[in-house]
Amino acid sequence: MPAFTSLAEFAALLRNAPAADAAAHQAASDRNGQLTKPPGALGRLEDLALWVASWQGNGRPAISAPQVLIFAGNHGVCAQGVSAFPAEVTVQMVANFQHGGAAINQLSKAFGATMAVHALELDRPTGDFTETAAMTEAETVAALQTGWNAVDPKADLLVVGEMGIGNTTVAAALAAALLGGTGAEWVGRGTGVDNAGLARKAKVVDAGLARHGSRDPMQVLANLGGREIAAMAGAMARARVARIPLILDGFIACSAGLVLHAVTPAALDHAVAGHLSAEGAHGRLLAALGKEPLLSLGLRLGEGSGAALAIGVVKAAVACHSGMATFAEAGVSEG
Ligand SMILES: O=C(O)c1ccc[n+]([C@@H]2O[C@H](COP(=O)([O-])O)[C@@H](O)[C@H]2O)c1
Ligand SMILES: Cc1cc2nc[nH]c2cc1C
Repeated sequence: MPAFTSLAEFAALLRNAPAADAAAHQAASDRNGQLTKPPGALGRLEDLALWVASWQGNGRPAISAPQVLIFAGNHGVCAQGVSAFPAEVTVQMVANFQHGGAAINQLSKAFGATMAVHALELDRPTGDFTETAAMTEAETVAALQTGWNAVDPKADLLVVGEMGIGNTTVAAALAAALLGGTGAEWVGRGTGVDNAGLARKAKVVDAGLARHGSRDPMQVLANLGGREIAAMAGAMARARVARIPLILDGFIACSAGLVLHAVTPAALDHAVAGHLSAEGAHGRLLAALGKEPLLSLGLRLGEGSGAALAIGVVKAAVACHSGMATFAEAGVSEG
């Protein structure tokens, strides 16, 4: 039996997702206060450890099974000349992920995460949203299910990333539809379009907004689409329901998160922002989600790379929290 068979059922699952474990948060907070350091001296690492504790339901949490999931999709809107790269790069990069040759393969390995790539009907791009709906409801549900089913329920930290030539235009359209503003306010250079390409992207987004009037979040996802974006939303939602902490990646991953956030703001309570992408509007998108990025390294790669780097930060926070001695254990005088 699938967990959901319609967009409405998916949204209901999200609205009914369990809260974090308040007792585990309290236990972790109590322990944090006893560790051999001045209060607050580990800064955001302390918040991160308490956040992991509350979602894992464990006052002394561990990260031993981080999972990285990459979803790939192709976009009808590429016909409008919105990317610096041809659409066939999507399937070529999927092969590269499968052979271990992409940045995310190395980053996953560096931080001890399992990594898998799921390609979503790459030979059947979505509809061009300037002319038609990107996806039907059934196609959107199928993509959401791919993401939902890809999550390992035993994972103790999740990173969700993507590959999809043209998808910065799709992400910009989702952001504009759900947060307001014109195409020009949300588009960026993506893989590196020139000024003419940037202007084309803005026009394409405006045309999509004009064609598709619905502002219902799940309908916006279907209309403006992206199978890999829907799959990311499905995986993020599964993590929320299973109380697995999530690290958000760049502009496109956050646009998937935005759809969930627009259904109910608590949908991203289990998430931290891994990094600030160089894609221009990512900062504004993160602000709308109420998330402060952990890293800012000028990345604009996608494929979960910025979030995978942040696994290291989260692991470090948990290692300090769960492994440090207390003042009593170490015989260190308290202030
Ligand atoms: O994650 C980001 O913020 C990000 C910013 C710029 C580009 N990307 C990646 O580049 C591709 C989309 O760029 P484009 O120019 O084809 O729209 C897609 O495969 C993304 O993973 C990703
Ligand atoms: C080569 C290449 C690799 C990528 N990884 C994520 N998006 C990408 C876009 C391109 C063009």
